[in-house]
Amino acid sequence: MPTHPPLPRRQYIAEQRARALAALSFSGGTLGPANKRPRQILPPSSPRLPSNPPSSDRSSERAYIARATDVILGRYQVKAGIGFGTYGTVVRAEDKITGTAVAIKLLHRDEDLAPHALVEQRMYEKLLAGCNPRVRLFAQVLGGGMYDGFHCIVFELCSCTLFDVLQGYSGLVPLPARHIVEIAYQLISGVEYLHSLNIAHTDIKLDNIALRQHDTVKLRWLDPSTGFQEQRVLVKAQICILDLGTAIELQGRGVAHGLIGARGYRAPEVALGLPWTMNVDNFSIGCVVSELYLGRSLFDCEIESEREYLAAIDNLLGPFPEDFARAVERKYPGNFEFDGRVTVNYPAPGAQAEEEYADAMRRLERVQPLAALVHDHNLMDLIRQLLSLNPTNRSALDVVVKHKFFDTMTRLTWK
Ligand SMILES: Nc1ncnc2c1ncn2[C@@H]1O[C@H](COP(=O)(O)OP(=O)(O)OP(=O)(O)O)[C@@H](O)[C@H]1O
Repeated sequence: MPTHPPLPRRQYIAEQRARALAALSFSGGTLGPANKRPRQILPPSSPRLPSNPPSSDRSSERAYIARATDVILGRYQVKAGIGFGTYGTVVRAEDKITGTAVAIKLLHRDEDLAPHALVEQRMYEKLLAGCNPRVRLFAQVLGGGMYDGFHCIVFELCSCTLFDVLQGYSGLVPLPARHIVEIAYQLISGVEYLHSLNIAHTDIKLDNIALRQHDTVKLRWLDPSTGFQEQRVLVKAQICILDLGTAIELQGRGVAHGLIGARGYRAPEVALGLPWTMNVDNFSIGCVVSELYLGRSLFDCEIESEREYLAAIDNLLGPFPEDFARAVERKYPGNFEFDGRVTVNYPAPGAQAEEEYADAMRRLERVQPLAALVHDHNLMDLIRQLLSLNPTNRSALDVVVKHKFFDTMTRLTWK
């Protein structure tokens, strides 16, 4: 028996809303200073993938394991492993001809993954052919080839990812508000450039956005209770968008089908199994920007199903607009309930064994409406435009990039 029986869904939604409203009225119901934001750095025991291949992949020799003796493509001396993903292992290497450091992605030995390497290189070529300085917002592809049965792609070496920064792995202080503005602007500009070429990135998330440089300055101050404290602050927040391997060039009316992206950044129409357009990236950008502000993930990484994810989206950003929900119901009945307020039907009525849902219900209870957490009025407006639950109401990125949230920023160039 679960220690806390699951609350009926409607009851906990009502409770949550009441708690959120109480929080808002406590702070005067208005907007606090932008720099007063809650910070919650997740512990290093996060369940995300480490930079070394898991043993299951190693034993089958499916994944490349970095060895200091390896020279890839006859010129890149392997120095260290830096990343591991669904598609490949990423290593840091030194170009023996130029002496520069590079990052090399070695795709897992799997015939199905071969097209991934080609897509990544082809998409980057399209960006280059567009002759736009915004190509600098993407990690430069320097070459590619085969090494010991692994497809390799050679990239410029970027610094740590925004995931590392938020987790505290990078040794940096959490990003100051000024850097969040700059990062959001670059991210929106970069993805808008992709969209202008009819390409959807489809996998925007913290792990796929790296800092181009990691130049820092040391800050030292006296804390009366703990003595001298020291932390490093980024000098410049210049980003590099990674992983064009799952980018898709949209044809015709620009509509596509199928499951894409990572749960936690996935737009609701994708989770509902509906056709989607390139503005799925806008939703993912909205998640990234919110996470940078909150200093933590928007969604619990333990979420088990698309339906639970939709219920979490409902708690965070809901309610879903009624016209959208009714249109979905006509096509795929059973997703929504209409009882004064539109709610995601989770768990489905008549679901067996309520205790099976106890963990999920507790996870859902912890989700607070985003509007109660974001105390910067301009930022909340920007996020609302990006995270609109009805995709047809989601603002295009060429509009979002002109949002007043960016007015404080000196325009950046990427020449
Ligand atoms: N150019 C680069 N410079 C520095 N680090 C990089 C670079 N490219 C990738 N990485 C690191 O390697 C990790 C995995 O890379 P990437 O996302 O391209 O692989 P993937 O197999 O497609 O992963 P995913 O599971 O996200 O689809 C990144 O999160 C990042 O930490």
